Amino acid sequence: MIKFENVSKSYSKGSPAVKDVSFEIDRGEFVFLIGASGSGKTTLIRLMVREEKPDEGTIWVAGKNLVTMPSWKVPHFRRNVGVIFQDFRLLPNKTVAQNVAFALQVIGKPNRFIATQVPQILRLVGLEDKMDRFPHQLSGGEQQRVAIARAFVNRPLILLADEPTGNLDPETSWGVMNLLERINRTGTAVVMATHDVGIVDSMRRRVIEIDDGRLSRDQVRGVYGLGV
Ligand SMILES: Nc1ncnc2c1ncn2[C@@H]1O[C@H](COP(=O)(O)OP(=O)(O)OP(=O)(O)O)[C@@H](O)[C@H]1O
Repeated sequence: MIKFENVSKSYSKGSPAVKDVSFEIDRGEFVFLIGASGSGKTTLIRLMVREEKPDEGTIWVAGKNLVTMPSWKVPHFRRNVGVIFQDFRLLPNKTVAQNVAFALQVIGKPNRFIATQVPQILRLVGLEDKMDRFPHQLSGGEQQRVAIARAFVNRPLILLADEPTGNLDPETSWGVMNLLERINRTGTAVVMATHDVGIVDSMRRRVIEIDDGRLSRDQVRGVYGLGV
């Protein structure tokens, strides 16, 4: 589903952000991406959606070689991949329902389909009674659940989450994690960059650790620290 082969990436200034990284993530896996601030987690996620191209190596995502993919094919490829961020990134002037509907409108889905899918996905994330609110009328946890609904409404093969609980308190974070787990159980691979020790240690999923751009650990049912 996702395959990195000897991938390196430098930004214009500074030392490489990602150095000779190789790993493979299968369909339906749940993977935590951990590492110190600045270790390269966000860069890996950006490489997975062709927001960046590597300087060296090969990247395969959903059966496509992202290195050789022409730019005009990138939007269509991205339909396979939902992305959520620490800061939610909802459209402030659209309601909850409109934010989710927009994700389907831009890929040309018919209105009839949108009208059935949006309430269904908002029920899944527990926000069916708040579909007419605007983002500023929601708590942080609710905003993140809208962002998840928007990322998942198209049923992507892969969901990438860059510190999705970074702005949330522990209890709200667990609500978001339960949702990501449920989405994962539908067969969608979830890759989540996080600094949250408690979440990683209690969920015991695969852990890929990045240390100064290099893959330093790839552990099945891993924990945050190595103290076991
Ligand atoms: N657009 C950019 N231009 C130049 N350097 C960048 C850019 N984005 C990231 N970097 C550098 O690349 C390295 C990796 O950054 P990245 O954001 O991938 O780390 P991270 O592990 O996601 O960090 P954090 O946990 O703080 O979000 C850092 O040294 C960072 O300064």
